[in-house]
Amino acid sequence: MLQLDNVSFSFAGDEGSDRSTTRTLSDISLLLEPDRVAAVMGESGCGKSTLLDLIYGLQQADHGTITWKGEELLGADHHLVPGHPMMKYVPQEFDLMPFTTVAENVGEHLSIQMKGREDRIKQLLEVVEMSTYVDRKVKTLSGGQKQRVAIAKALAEEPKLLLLDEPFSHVDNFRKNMLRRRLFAYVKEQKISCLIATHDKNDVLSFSDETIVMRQGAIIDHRETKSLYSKPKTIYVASLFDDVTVVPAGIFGNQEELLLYPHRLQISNKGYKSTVIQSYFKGGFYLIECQDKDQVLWVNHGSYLKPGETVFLSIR
Ligand SMILES: Nc1ncnc2c1ncn2[C@@H]1O[C@H](COP(=O)(O)OP(=O)(O)OP(=O)(O)O)[C@@H](O)[C@H]1O
Repeated sequence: MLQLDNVSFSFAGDEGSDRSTTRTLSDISLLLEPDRVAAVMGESGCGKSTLLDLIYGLQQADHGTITWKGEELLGADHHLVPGHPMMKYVPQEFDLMPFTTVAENVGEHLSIQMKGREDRIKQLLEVVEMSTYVDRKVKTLSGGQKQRVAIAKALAEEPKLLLLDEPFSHVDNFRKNMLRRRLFAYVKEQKISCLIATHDKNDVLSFSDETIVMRQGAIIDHRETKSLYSKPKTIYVASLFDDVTVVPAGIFGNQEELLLYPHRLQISNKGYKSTVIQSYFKGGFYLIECQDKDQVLWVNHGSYLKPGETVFLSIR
């Protein structure tokens, strides 16, 4: 179990010695139960990577404690080499040895005498779909391929806690879905706890048991993913997943303000009258932007609608 208690952190000011007055992370407390996958979401600059850096020991907290199964994980002031044997981190700028092969990178920390070493490397390269590149020098790989090697390398030593920072940001869409399915299946099978900083709702909705939302260095919500997605408390949280219509009380006979994703509204023969502003092709449907005075509404619809057209909206 990973536990953070009242952790705060500020980067040192430009002058060097004094800590800046603005906190990068303030009063972070969280609990991650064993074998759980938790996503950390939030706008750019809210502190997601810094949080992972702190947990891994790349930075030193100003206040608070970080523990794993009750044992304190000490920060950067206490060791030269960050990390802990049970924990692996794949940061955004992953660290590989460019002039050695994919297999050598994945097996870098595995003992040469280890029984089944080759099989282990092979198995991990299958998880990240890099088996055919086993003997390729890392410097000849694309960014997405390197990212997959970095993930395999992190898994090699059987971590109990895996920290991933935007793990699929360099991977093309074609592979991303398969890679996500394989990686999270492996993580669950091996009972690895996982904390993943991401902007991508696809990492969150299908694969994260729980979601932590950060804003300006603080955690503003932390719940089971399904609950957080379907009952967002603020427009900030809802907007991390999709376009969102803020529906004031009364518009659809609702007693209080509602936050609705586009799939919750429909175009019908009667309802709230508004005008089409724009239709955006989304593949299997169109996202229609509608407006009535100051009220903007987002609705999914099966076909293109012309700007200026009058439509009536109701809740599905
Ligand atoms: N080395 C540093 N020195 C000073 N400030 C930093 C440093 N690294 C990050 N910051 C600042 O700390 C804040 C948090 O940065 P962080 O990288 O943790 O955000 P993030 O949520 O991971 O962003 P993104 O989603 O864009 O990766 C930002 O305001 C950033 O500018």
